[in-house]
Amino acid sequence: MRPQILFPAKKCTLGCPVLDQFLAGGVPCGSITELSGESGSGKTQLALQLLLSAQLPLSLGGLASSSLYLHSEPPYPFRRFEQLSKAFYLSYHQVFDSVECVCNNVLVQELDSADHLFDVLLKLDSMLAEDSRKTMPIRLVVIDSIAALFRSEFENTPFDLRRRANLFFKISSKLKLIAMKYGVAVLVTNQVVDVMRSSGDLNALRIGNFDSLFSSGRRVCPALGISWASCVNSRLFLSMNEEIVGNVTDDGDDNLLCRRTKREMHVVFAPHLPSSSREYVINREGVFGVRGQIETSVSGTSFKSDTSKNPTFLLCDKDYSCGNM
Ligand SMILES: Nc1ncnc2c1ncn2[C@@H]1O[C@H](COP(=O)(O)OP(=O)(O)OP(=O)(O)O)[C@@H](O)[C@H]1O
Repeated sequence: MRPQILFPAKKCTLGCPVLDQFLAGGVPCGSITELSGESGSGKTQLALQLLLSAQLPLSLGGLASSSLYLHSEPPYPFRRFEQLSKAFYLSYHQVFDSVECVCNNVLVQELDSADHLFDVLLKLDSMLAEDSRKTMPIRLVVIDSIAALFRSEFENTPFDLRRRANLFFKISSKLKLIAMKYGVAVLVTNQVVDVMRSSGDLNALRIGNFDSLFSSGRRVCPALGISWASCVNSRLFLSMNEEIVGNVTDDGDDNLLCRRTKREMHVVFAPHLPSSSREYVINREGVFGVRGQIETSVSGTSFKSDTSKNPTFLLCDKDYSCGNM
């Protein structure tokens, strides 16, 4: 039997070289990537940016494709999408005819329930079979957010938890099948829940690279528990933590301390990525990684690499100075 040669999966750029380098090229095709974080951490903003970036030609790190945005929390963030589309078009006006063309390549579908999502995926499967002949087939699917679909529909009883887990597996199997069959990148956003201190809290179980995840000073973990965690191939976590960056005055008054929100993306688990973290900022043009050191941890030992020394990052001429958003 011939040895099977495995090629690295094609990736979709996030529209920022710093974040792309952090994710070894972007969001991989053929698998499910989860982006979890508390409200306001930038999940939707990053998802919208990815929907636009997928349209870029392969030579610019895109998938030369249309993308599908399935959103479960109305209203659709139309104004933000419009703002990002304009900024995207300005950056790539030599590639696209107009900002309308850019917007038209993003298909949007609202979801009512988890069952509705499954129905949409069934239709998507047959649609993609025909789609492959088109010039801009769908190669990116974003679900924003998965937790919202399961939040109200299920009680905390053993029967409902089993029913919920079955639905997770049904949905994730279909998503993986679509991802592998058509080379689609799937990004699913997820919310976080607080981890209670009681010893019986299953949410406190360690999954992936970190003993604990913290955001806004709280210990949190991605929603939907261990059964959903086993349905995704990669998990990224977005944290927001306040840090003191200096004193406005020297009189020691705590209220006069200068603070900022430090946002970081962490690799919780991913078959192709080491445990690492990267700071990012959000502005009206999108989400951008901050140049500087990437902290990578291998078998408990931390290594630091300086991205500012990499010539690739000179392409990134946006202002990455940090500040309060
Ligand atoms: N134009 C902008 N300029 C600066 N910051 C912005 C801009 N648009 C959004 N943000 C920042 O992004 C954050 C909102 O991000 P986003 O809605 O993507 O978060 P989310 O994680 O999806 O939240 P939720 O779970 O509530 O949907 C805001 O807190 C704001 O700080």
